[in-house]
Amino acid sequence: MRDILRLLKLAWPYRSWLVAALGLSLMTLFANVGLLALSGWFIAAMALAGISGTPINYHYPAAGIRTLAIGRTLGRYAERVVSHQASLRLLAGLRVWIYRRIEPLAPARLESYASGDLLSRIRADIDSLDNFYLRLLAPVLTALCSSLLFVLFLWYFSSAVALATGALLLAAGGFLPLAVHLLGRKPGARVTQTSAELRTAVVDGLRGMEELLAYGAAGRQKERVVELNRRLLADQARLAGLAGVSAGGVGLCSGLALWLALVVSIPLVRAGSLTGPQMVMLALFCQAAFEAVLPLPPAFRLLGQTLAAARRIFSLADESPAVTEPQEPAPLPEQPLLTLRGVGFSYGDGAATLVGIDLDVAPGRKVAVVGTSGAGKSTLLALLLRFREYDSGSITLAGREIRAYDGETVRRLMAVASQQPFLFNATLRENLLIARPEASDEEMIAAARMAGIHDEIVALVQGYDTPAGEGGVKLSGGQIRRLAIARAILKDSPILLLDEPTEGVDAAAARSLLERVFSYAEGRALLVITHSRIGLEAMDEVLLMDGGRIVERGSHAELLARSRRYRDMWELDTGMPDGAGGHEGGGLC
Ligand SMILES: Nc1ncnc2c1ncn2[C@@H]1O[C@H](COP(=O)(O)OP(=O)(O)OP(=O)(O)O)[C@@H](O)[C@H]1O
Repeated sequence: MRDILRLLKLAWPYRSWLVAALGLSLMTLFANVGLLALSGWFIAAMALAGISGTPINYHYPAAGIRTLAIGRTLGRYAERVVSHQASLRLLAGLRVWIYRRIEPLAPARLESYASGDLLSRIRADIDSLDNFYLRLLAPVLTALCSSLLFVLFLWYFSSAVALATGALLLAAGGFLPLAVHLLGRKPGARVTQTSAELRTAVVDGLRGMEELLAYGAAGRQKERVVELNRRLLADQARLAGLAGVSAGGVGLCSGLALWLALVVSIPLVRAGSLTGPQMVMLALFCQAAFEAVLPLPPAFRLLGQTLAAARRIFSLADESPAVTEPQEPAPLPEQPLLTLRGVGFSYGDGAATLVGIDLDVAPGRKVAVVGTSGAGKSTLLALLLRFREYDSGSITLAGREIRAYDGETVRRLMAVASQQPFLFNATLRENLLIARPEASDEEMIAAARMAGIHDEIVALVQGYDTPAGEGGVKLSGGQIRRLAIARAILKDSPILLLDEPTEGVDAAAARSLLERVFSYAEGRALLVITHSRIGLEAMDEVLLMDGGRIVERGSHAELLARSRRYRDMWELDTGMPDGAGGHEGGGLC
């Protein structure tokens, strides 16, 4: 019930469209029922007049029939246009609403959703809410209003016919949909769930095709998809069976209503309290009245599925963002000075990921963070970017606690090339200009040159207009990384954050890349997370992290001289003592 109330609340801004659709739906229904009843009366009256030779004014009924026929056609058309407008506007509004809810959840809270599942919630689940508004809400209201009026109309002629029809309308429009809902609730919810799982399995299978083929697991993935498909079809077949039974049930009630109307009316005609044409009119009216409840059983059959979709949407929308934005955010500070003191963070599983982190990211200062895998380096970056909230200690920006600023303001000061940069399925130019859409071609090329990717781009047939492919599939790992660095440079922010900038780049190229980056970063704050030794000697400070703590800090030379652990790390990495390294990790510039 809570979900239904919430769905109604979401529809409130579109109430005028929904009321218009309801009005038109009622008008069409009345025209249709009226047409059948009046036609029945007219044919019977004409026949009797013909037999008895009594004159009859057929102009008015004929005009009435025409008016109702035209009214029915126009009403149906207008009702479809308006109700679909209402529903499409509502769904568009819901998409914007859910997007607004999802945006602050990225990236921290969305990690737990598979991309296929997320897509299902945003697209398919929202689409299926169409069932609620178009196929459930409007028909239920139409059925309620019209059934009441129909019974009152019948009551005028015969209370017994009115009661019998009312009872059958209640059975077809109340008990039958309820039974269908109860029987269809579980398979309906399963259809929503299984459809989402199926979409996720198909998306995963397609994206991970290379791994599946390499490990000979494609067959298993296929079996999983086939099994999900089988389960989906089985539940859909159950729901289709219910649809057939419910349509038959409404037909039965409508036939019974016609029969009962005749059974009750014939004695009334004999007694002279009803005329023959009135009896025909009542019988046809009773039968046609069931058009009002005809859409209800199929709508209630989909209710389980629709509510399951609504619950999936609400559970996503109700997620609280990892970072709460301030009510009155502080303005963009002039000095991009970040200071971390005693910062602690855990991912919520109890174990501390970062403990007592002290760090200064200041203009003109170059800091490197090195350490074992899983030491917490990328997590530190996520805290600086306001993607996650620190649990203890303080992070200040220009002397003010970073919580006083909204995330967007903080990120405006930072340009980041993350560990797993994402490229959109767009041209290389578009991917670069995401950082600064108004940048000129010269600025874009200058950034690409600095990142050492320009020559490779212009060597491509389409140059900067080359499509990157989905997720950058058409580029190598090293090219993606350098493109991400170019993008960060193009943003022209006072703080530059680079996570593993030289991974996938050969040692010589890595050295010249860092040289260019360092000269670009003159006067800016630079924080580099790296597993490579290249460029460390040029850093103002190197932090060695282990198990979420900074275990050593100082210049590269100081650390080499002082810290056995630091020395060991590079010797282990290169297999050689300092200065004798051969691969990218070894040998200082
Ligand atoms: N989203 C997450 N949820 C839970 N735990 C996480 C999450 N991301 C990272 N972790 C855990 O936090 C710890 C630190 O991870 P982080 O990615 O910051 O390490 P890192 O030093 O950057 O590692 P690497 O050098 O391999 O990139 C790891 O133990 C990791 O398993």
